Amino acid sequence: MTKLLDTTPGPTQPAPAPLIAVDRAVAELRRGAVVAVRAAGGRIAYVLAAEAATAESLVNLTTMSGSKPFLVLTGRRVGVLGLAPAQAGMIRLDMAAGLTAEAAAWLADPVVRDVSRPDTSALTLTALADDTAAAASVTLAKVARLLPATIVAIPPAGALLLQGVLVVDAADVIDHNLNAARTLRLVSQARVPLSGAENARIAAFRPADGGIEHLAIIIGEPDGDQPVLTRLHSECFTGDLLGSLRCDCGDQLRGAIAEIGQAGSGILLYLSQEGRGIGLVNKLRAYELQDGGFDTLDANLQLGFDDDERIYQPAIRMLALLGVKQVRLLTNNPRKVDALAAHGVQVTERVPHIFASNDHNQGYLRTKATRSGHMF
Ligand SMILES: Nc1nc2c(ncn2[C@@H]2O[C@H](COP(=O)(O)OP(=O)(O)OP(=O)(O)O)[C@@H](O)[C@H]2O)c(=O)[nH]1
Ligand SMILES: [Zn+2]
Repeated sequence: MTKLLDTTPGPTQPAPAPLIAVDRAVAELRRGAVVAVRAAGGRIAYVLAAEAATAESLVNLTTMSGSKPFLVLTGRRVGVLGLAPAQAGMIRLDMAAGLTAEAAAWLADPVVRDVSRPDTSALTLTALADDTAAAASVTLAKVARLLPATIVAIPPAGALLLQGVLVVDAADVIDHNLNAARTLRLVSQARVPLSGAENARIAAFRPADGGIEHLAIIIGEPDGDQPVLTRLHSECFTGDLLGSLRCDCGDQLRGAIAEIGQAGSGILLYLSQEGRGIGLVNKLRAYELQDGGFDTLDANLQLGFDDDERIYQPAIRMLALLGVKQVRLLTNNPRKVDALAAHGVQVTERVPHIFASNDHNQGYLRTKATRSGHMF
């Protein structure tokens, strides 16, 4: 029998510069400041998060760049606005009369109420190559858990970079989530007896970018030579903590702990990927859209996101650090099975993880079954 996680926390490794740069840019963007995104050729784009822009910050952006700001939205958002067919990638929207903060808010945010519809006939749309600074700026907004929409201004060629503006490389933004997952390391673990699984430990894995830890709940003494009963659980503040009836997460979390406890051993990975990776604030926006009639997948698309923005590298990395090579996976989601298999973790069995529905989550569960391929 190979005992899992038979290691002590290692020394802190210095964070690689690209991770630090993106983390700092995220903080700037979230508080409404301008950051500079640099494309491979060296061209800079000055960027504001659309949801944090004000009339004042737009004027500031125009002055800094000496050029006219434009909006960048995802191809999905442009599709739901009916401005062009839905498509992958990012779209630049130029407004003939000049972009205003109100127009940006209306175009970027389907939940915004207090601004009137701008004249969309005056918009020019251009698809952006993925490696451009403008396209990468939307990925940066996603990393910041903001709406996937930015306001961008590109200074004339040869203009000097303004002092005091934080610069981040587009390639580092695009690779950020994968890079951060690669740096996860065990930082602490402790025994935490849980109701239904008294013999439990919680281990925390921290990425080097300063981001939030992912957790592993290790129950009993799983044998690394055998398939380990495993659950990948994405964080759901509303369901896990508050007992929200809109989803099945709370039941699934406590149900998995009880089932693993009864089986004697196994692991629950508690992944900080709230709202299928869009973050809590955007999930609340998605809920508001669902109250207006959209289902859980279309609400994501209305906001400009993909239906599921999660990546599985954090889970893969944690399983590797824990010493798990084979799993019996507690899930109804075929994407989880495929993702683990694609990254070399053998799923010897899928164990269904179904709980009774209630009046509030029936539609949500039906959509998962009919549109996401969940096996209920
Ligand atoms: N964007 C969005 N996220 C939601 C919604 N309802 C629940 N979530 C999130 O969806 C995630 C659910 O994740 P999981 O428990 O891993 O569930 P799953 O992907 O359906 O797969 P299994 O439960 O394993 O079958 C959590 O991060 C929730 O916060 C919603 O309406 N919109
Ligand atoms: Zn939930």
